[in-house]
Amino acid sequence: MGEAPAFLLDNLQEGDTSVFDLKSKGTQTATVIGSKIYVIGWASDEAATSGVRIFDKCTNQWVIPTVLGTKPKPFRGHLAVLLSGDRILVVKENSTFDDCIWFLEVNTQYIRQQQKNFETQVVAWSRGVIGDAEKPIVISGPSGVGKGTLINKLMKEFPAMFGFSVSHTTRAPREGEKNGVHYHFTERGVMEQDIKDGKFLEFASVHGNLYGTSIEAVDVVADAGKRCILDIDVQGARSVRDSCLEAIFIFVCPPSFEELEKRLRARGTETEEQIQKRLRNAKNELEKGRDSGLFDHMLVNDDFDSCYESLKKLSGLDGAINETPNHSSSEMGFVPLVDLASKSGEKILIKCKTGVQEKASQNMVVLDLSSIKGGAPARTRGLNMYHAEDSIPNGSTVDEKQS
Ligand SMILES: Nc1nc2c(ncn2[C@@H]2O[C@H](COP(=O)(O)OP(=O)(O)O)[C@@H](O)[C@H]2O)c(=O)[nH]1
Ligand SMILES: Nc1ncnc2c1ncn2[C@@H]1O[C@H](COP(=O)(O)OP(=O)(O)O)[C@@H](O)[C@H]1O
Repeated sequence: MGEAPAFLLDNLQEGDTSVFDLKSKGTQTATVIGSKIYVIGWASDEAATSGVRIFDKCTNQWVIPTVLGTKPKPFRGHLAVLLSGDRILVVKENSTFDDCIWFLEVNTQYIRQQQKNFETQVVAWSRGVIGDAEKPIVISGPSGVGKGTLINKLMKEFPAMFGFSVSHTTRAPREGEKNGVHYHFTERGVMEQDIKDGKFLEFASVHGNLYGTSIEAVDVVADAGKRCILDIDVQGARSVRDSCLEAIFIFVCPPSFEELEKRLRARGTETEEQIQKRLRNAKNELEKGRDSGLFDHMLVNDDFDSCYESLKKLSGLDGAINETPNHSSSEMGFVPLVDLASKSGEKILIKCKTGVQEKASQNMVVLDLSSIKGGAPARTRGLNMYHAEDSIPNGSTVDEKQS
């Protein structure tokens, strides 16, 4: 790859973002952070590339970074705005409303952690989501305690409200288990490679098999406007606690060890050897579950119906139940052709170059980043976006309103 175009080096200062055309089609942006220039975008013949490269002004070299997170499809034109030195906001031109906001993280805590694992420079994409989804629910407990039965009942009773995070596992399917529904049944080599590539939120070796929650598994549930339920072991729960995913943690205990053994045997899905292994692990899990301080709530699954009622209460389903999905996207539904009008603190005023409305202010949109949470490798949530005229009088700017 050649040297950076001279104007990049000569003209761009720390924090600058500029737009340029490297080839006749395909606009790219260059954002300067310290001694590095982050170039985002695809030229017309570069669709197969990741769309991110970095020019290091110290070494005068281009670096192709390792790109983590769910990547956007190659896009033409966009707006890039540097946010507090650790991520670049990208607003895609001519995009659908729910796909127009992206963040390229370049120096967040997640990136710094990943930098230790990879030998190249790391960046990560995170799609911006308008609004908040309710916190996911993590359910753990020993094998045979009744987690699956409780979750199935909840999902059956409230199908529009809850969605199951379908884990990956290297264990063989049981009779009646469907690939992609109960688990993504995966070869160990494939799963290990996906873990290396940063596709998993957490993973653990449980009863001799590998289990893991992919970032995608959680995101598809939240994108459908549903609350995500994860059935994972105690090690996985610990990893989720340490991740950027804010969740509620529930541990399910059996009324006694004997009853647990009885249920495991009565289920009839494991060999004697596997039952013994699960019972040995159960002792350890019960100790960790009770004493680690990891879990927000403990449920004893003695009488099934009363345990299920308690689970519903913990999930906010006591009293009047409104069985509607909590869709997070707004009703704006426009397709912006964007231009930056101004940036003020955590509010960004975006000018839509074309619009159906007559008044100029109706083509101005405010993107409010003051409540964002989450981030790469998953989605960035809590964005707020509204027509500027909904909040400011005609003719004034975001800056004026704030002062
Ligand atoms: N860490 C982690 N544990 C998982 C995941 N999926 C399932 N598990 C746990 O793996 C254990 C074994 O699951 P499974 O083989 O389905 O057996 P069962 O729990 O007896 O029905 C259970 O404790 C699950 O909670 C995952 O994605 N990550
Ligand atoms: N409260 C309960 N009382 C008696 N049996 C139960 C109860 N809860 C679940 N079971 C039964 O115990 C077995 C194990 O439950 P399951 O949901 O598969 O456990 P897990 O997913 O935690 O491994 C199943 O056969 C289920 O029908």
